[in-house]
Amino acid sequence: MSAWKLGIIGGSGLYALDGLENLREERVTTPWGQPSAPLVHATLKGVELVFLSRHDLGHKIPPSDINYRANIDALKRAGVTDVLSLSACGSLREDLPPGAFMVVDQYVDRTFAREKSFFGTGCVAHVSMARPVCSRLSAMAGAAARAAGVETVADRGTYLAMEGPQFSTKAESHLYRAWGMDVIGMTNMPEAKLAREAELPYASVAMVTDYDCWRDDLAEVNVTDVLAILKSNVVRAQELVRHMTSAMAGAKREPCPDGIETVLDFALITAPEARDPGLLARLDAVAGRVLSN
Ligand SMILES: CSC[C@H]1O[C@H](OP(=O)(O)O)[C@H](O)[C@@H]1O
Ligand SMILES: Nc1ncnc2[nH]cnc12
Repeated sequence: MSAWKLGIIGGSGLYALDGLENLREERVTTPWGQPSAPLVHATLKGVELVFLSRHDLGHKIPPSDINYRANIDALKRAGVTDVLSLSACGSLREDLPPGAFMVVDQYVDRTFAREKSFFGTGCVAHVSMARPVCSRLSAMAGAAARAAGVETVADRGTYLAMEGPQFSTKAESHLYRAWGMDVIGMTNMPEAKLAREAELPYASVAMVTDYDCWRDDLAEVNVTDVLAILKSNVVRAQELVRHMTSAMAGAKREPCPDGIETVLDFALITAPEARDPGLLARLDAVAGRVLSN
C-alpha cells in the first residue's frame, strides 16, 4: 500500500465513484459545521481514497451554500494527503470545446458570498496563493486524463470563479474572455484557498460542458445542455480517477515538491499571547501542526 490517501471532491454529475473496494460511508461533523455529504472511504487499485460529493446526491446544494470549510476540514481530519477536485465548467476559449478537460493552474476569484478562510479575529494568517495548485498532483491529473482517452486536455489555464447561481451575462462572458480567462465555474473558490490554508496539496480538473454565452452562433448555456455533456464527461472522469490511483499505487509518496504541506510555517501573524483559544480549538485539524506546541 502506498502512502497516498487521495481526497476526491466530485462536482456536478459526479455524486459517487464506480468500482470502489472496501467501501465505508461515514457521516461526520466538523467545528465548521457539516460537510456536503457523508465521506466515502474506500480503496481503488490498492490506494486509499476519500470521496466527497460537493452538491450531495441529487444535487441538493447550490454553489453559494456549500460549506467549503467543513468539506476541507473533514478531508483533512480523514487524513487525506492530496485533494483532487473534479468540476464542470464553461469554456471561454474556442479551442476548449465541450468534452475538453483543463487542468487548472490559476484562478481569479469573483465570488463574494462565502466564508473564505479558516482564520480570522484571534488567529490571523495570510497564506500565499501565488501558485494555487500542486504541480505534482496537477501533472498526474493531466497524464491520467490522457490515459483515460480524453481527446483535448489542456495542462494549464485560468478558472474564473463566479458566485452564481445564475449564469453570466454576455457582457460578463466577453469581459472574462478579454481578461484572458480560460474557463468559468462556481465552486473552485474558496475551495482551493481553504485547501491551501489546511496545507493540503490541491489540483482541479475542469471538464467543459458548454461555451457559456459569448458565442452568438450557439445557444447560450443552459442546464439541460450541460447535463447532456456531463454524462460523457463523468464516464471519463471515473476513468481518470482509476488511472490516477494506478499511478499512485506504483509510486511512493514523497513530500509535496511545492512545500504546500508547510505553508503555515510562514503565514501566522497573530502573537501567541493574542490568540483566541476558541478559534484555536476549531483550528485543531487545519493548523494543529503549527498550533499544538
Ligand atoms: C450544473 S451547471 C453549474 C454548476 O456546475 C458546476 O459545479 P461543479 O463545479 O461542482 O462541477 C458549476 O461550478 C456550477 O456549480
Ligand atoms: N457556463 C458556466 N458558467 C458557470 N458555471 C458553469 N458550470 C458549467 N458551465 C458553466
